[in-house]
Amino acid sequence: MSKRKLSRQQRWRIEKVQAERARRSEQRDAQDSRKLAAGEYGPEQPGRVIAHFGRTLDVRGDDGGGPVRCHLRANLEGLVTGDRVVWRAAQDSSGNVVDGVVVARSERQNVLERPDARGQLKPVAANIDQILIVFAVEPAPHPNLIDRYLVAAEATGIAPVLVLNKIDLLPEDGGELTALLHRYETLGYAVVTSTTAREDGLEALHACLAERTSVFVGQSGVGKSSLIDRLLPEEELRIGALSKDSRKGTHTTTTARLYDLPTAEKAELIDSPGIREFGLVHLDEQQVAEGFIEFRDLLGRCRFRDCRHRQEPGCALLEAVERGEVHPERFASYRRIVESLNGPERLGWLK
Ligand SMILES: Nc1nc2c(ncn2[C@@H]2O[C@H](COP(=O)(O)OP(=O)(O)OP(=O)(O)O)[C@@H](O)[C@H]2O)c(=O)[nH]1
Ligand SMILES: [Zn+2]
Repeated sequence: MSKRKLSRQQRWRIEKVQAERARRSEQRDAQDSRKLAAGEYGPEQPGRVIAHFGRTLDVRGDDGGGPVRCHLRANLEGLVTGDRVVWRAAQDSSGNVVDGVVVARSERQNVLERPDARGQLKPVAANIDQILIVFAVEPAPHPNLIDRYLVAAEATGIAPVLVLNKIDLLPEDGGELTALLHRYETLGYAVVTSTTAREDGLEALHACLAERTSVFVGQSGVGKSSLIDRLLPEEELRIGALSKDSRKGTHTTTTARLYDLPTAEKAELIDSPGIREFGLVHLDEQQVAEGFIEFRDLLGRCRFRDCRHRQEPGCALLEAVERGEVHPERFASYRRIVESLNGPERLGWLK
C-alpha cells in the first residue's frame, strides 16, 4: 500500500484527536489513582478478562458474579480476552459493584497471536487449554490441511484436538477420513467426532470441552458456527452478536469473547471471527519439523547437524520413513509445508 499523503490540516486534526485521547486517559488514570489512594476501590482480587474494547474490559471475578466493566491503569498494555488479572471493584452507596479497575496482569500460560494489517504479530487471546481443529466430511479437507493446522497449533504450545464434524455424511464403511483420523490417534492426538444433525451428536464434544478453555478453528463451511450455536445458549450468542454489531462502525480489530458453556462443567469457549481463521504464521523450517510430533525424537540425530532432510546421507528422518516408522504422507506433508514457507501460501492465517 502506498503511503497516503496527509494534508497539513488532516495531520493537525489527527494530532488533536490523539492529544485529546491521551489527555482523557491521563485524567482517568489520575482519577483512578485518587480513588485507589482514598480506598474507594475494594481489595485486590483475581479475575479473568472475558472481553475487551480498547482500554475498557469486561472482567469476571474468580469468586463468581457477573462481568464488571473495568478500565486499565495506564501502565498496563496489550491485555487480551482470557488474560488472568488482578482487579479491584468500586461499589456504589448500596454496595453494588458498579465498575472496576485492572491493576495487574498475571503471567500467561500461553497466547494466541495473529498478524495485524502490517504483518506484525499481535496477541488475540490468552490462557487457552486446547485448540479444536474442526474439519468435516464435506467439504473434505485437502490432504495437507490437517497437518498445517497441527503444526500451527504445536507452535503455540496449546494442545490440539481434531474434531471431525458432519459424520452423518460418512459412508457406511467409515471411508478414508475415518482411516485418516485413526492415523492421527495413533500419533497421540485427541480425536473427536460430531454431528449437528443428530440430537446426541455433540456428546463426545461436550466431554472434551469440560473443565477447559477452548477455541474452535477450521476452514470455512466445516460447521464451526453450527457447533457453537448448539453449544451456547441464546443469551450468550445474543451478547456476542451485539458486540459484533457495535464494532462494525469502528475500525478496531474484532475482539474475542469468552463464553461459559452451560452444558458442561466449567467449560469455556473463546471465540471471534479472527480466531476461527487461525493458521500457520511466521514459522521457520525447524519449527515446522518440531510441529510433527513423531519427528521430535529423531531431530538432532541426522549425521549432519544442518541436515535439511532432503537427500542427505544418514538423515534420521528419511531413514525412519524408509523403515516405515514415519508415514510417507506425513513426511510429504512436512516437505510441502517447508516448501510453502517462502511461497504465497505463507500468507499466514488460513481462510
Ligand atoms: N450434514 C451436516 N451439515 C452440517 C453439520 N454441521 C453444519 N452443517 C452445515 O454445513 C454448512 C456450513 O456450516 P457453518 O456452521 O456455517 O460452517 P462454518 O465453519 O461456521 O463456516 P464459516 O462461517 O464460513 O467459517 C451449513 O449449511 C450447516 O447447516 C453437520 O453435522 N452435518
Ligand atoms: Zn535429516
